[in-house]
Amino acid sequence: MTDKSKINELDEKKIEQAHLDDVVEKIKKSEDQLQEHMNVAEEDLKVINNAFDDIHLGMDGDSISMDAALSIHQQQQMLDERNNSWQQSKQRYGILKKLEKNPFFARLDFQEKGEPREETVYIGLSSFTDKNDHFLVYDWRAPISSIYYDGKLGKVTYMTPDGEQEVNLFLKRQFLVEDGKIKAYFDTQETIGDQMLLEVLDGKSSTHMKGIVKTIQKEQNKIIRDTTSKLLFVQGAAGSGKTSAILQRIAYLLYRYRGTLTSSQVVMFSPNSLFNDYIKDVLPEMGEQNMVQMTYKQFLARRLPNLSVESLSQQFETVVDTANKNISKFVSDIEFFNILTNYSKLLDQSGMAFKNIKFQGKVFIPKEKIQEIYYSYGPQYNLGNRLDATVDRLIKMLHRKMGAEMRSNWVSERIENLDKEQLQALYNAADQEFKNGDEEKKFLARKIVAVTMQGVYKYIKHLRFLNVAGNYLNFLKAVPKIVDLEQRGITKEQWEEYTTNFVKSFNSKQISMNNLSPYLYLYDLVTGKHGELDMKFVFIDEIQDYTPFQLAYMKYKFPRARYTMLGDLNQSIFTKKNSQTLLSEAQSLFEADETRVVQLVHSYRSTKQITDFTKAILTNGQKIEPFNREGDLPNLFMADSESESLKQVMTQLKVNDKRKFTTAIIAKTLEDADHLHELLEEKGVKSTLIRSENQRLATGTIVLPSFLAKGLEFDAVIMWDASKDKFDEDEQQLVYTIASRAMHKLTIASIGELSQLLQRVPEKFYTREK
Ligand SMILES: Nc1ncnc2c1ncn2[C@@H]1O[C@H](COP(=O)(O)OP(=O)(O)OP(=O)(O)O)[C@@H](O)[C@H]1O
Repeated sequence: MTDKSKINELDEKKIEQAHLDDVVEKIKKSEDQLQEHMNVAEEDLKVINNAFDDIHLGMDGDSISMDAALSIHQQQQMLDERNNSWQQSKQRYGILKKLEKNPFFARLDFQEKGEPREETVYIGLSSFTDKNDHFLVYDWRAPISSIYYDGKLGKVTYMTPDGEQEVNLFLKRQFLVEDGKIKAYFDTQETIGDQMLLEVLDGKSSTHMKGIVKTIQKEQNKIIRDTTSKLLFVQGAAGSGKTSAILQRIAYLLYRYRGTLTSSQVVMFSPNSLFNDYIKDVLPEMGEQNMVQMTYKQFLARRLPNLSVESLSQQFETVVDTANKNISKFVSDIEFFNILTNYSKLLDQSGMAFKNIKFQGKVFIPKEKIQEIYYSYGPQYNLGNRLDATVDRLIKMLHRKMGAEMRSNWVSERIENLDKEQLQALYNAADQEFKNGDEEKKFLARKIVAVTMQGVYKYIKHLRFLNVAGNYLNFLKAVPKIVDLEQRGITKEQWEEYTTNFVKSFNSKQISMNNLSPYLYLYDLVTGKHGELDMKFVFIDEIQDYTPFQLAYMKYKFPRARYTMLGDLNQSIFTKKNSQTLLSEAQSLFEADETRVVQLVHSYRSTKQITDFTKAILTNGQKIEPFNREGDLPNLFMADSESESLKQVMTQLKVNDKRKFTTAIIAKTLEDADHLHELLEEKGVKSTLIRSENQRLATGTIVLPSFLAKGLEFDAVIMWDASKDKFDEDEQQLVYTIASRAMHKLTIASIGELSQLLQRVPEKFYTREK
């Protein structure tokens, strides 16, 4: 750089800083105004609340006058209005506080086609206008901001709600701002320059994920701003920013459809609750509310409070033999979904299973009678309204029964034995009057019968007389008659065993993941339950761990939503899929012209050395390109015994601590993690063991099992016990998932011979230490 250009740059920086200071000052003014506004609203709220109390005090006893009722209604409306306005101001205030520290991170100079003058815009976390509605900062999600992420210099286009717009872009500048001070700026030619990205990626990991607004990459921008696809399928290498991109996408959608889309109409399915906790700050930091977040299991299991569903660890540690594998494959395919859908149609004619309705321990309406009623409705009825009509009939029968019961002996006896207190409890009012004794007796009899029959009433209304498990079992038994199981590698006996196992676990109040979705799907079909029509966007992260059946079921549950599915086919640790089948199966649920597939191949999380290493683990993987960030070669510790290996791990922990790296030691199973944690404790080394997804990530060294490491990242990772035969040949993807969690340092610890899955990594990609 010549002296002259250096001086120019210094001047330029001063000018930009002066501009930034000016913007900050205006933001602060705006904050003051908002604060005043909030104070007034708070005062108003107090006044209205006091008035409320006065009205309540003015009411005599139970009665309430028309005037008072009206007044309460008006007060309530005012209260809601004020509250809303206060909430909005508070939210905006929060955003301004963030803008004040870092008002913008980019600048664009351009000329719109057909416009006489050049324009300069600044881009930040949120829009900010001055008194004259002049934009001082543009929201990163505004249409024009798109060219910051997308375009090169020169002629570029961007999408606006009215169509494509062309501009001539002269300057693209990025700022590194800290606490209101411009630390550096870069003028870039291409999309977001490497320099800025390098600065960001060199940073340390944390227990909570960070947003990436300043450095969104062109490919990621495509995902974020897609508004046309019904299915947006993103295949991305480990660390390519899939999760980051979807969180930005949610923020974008909430901005783009402000007023018609709320955060409760967006749901995200994530791999485990630990991960939910990890990402929970990203949206609020962008000034948006979090979407609905859950795991697929939570989504279903909440409907079966009395059954316990197989845990992640059980699911992960189940040994799968060939028979199990074939059955698992069969029951998780779309074909099985279709078989079940067709089977439900047969139930329209016959075969629906019911349970007896009992009263005081005796059968009151037998299941055969219910079945007769159910099938007495003609073919114009479908399963759902057939059931509704049956409920109506059963309730009528219940009413008739009530009439009969009122005259029965046990009721008369109960009335005679009522003491004063019990009587009072049954009357509507303390001084209730009756024409004569007969009327009083009738009244009491009705009350007593109603109370005792309450349970039966609920039983009917809540459809408990439907034998859901019986119906599902009948279905399982019918399967061999519907399809040729032999052709699918399943013998008659194996299927029978699968069926009996369902019954066995059901009787001990358990259900496997394989049975859970079909079980609930059948329930939905039989009860005619529609999906959640109001849900507009569904995001599914780590899609490779879902079965096609589960995807088809989700589509049924959220029929009107647009779907974004993200995953890495290299990381299928539960389904162990190794091909594109899932993608094609997911696509088969949507029209081809509504589907878009995006590939993210650059891995941003790890250094080039770590990515080269992890890439070599996969023999037949998806494309991965390392980002050019340099670091140490991964190191491999070979030990002859567990105690030696432990010592090596402790040495590495010391080195990592010195470099201020947070280390995660990842073991294959929960048992391994538990054991290692104990060993460390015995040696006086502090670490936190994460055993369940319901825990939170802690700072400092953590020890966790591989199936909980999904989606997370750490400065340093030590892979514990990567010894021979620890991992099977089909667990390549698991080993890859573990190793690819490391950002800056990867260490492999092996006892005895090294895992055959790692032996294939060329020696130039790591250093070996005894
Ligand atoms: N455009 C970007 N700018 C800055 N950082 C980025 C960008 N994209 C990704 N990153 C960083 O890369 C890391 C990995 O991102 P993320 O977790 O979103 O990837 P992923 O594809 O979901 O990974 P995995 O499938 O392995 O869980 C994160 O630290 C994220 O902040």
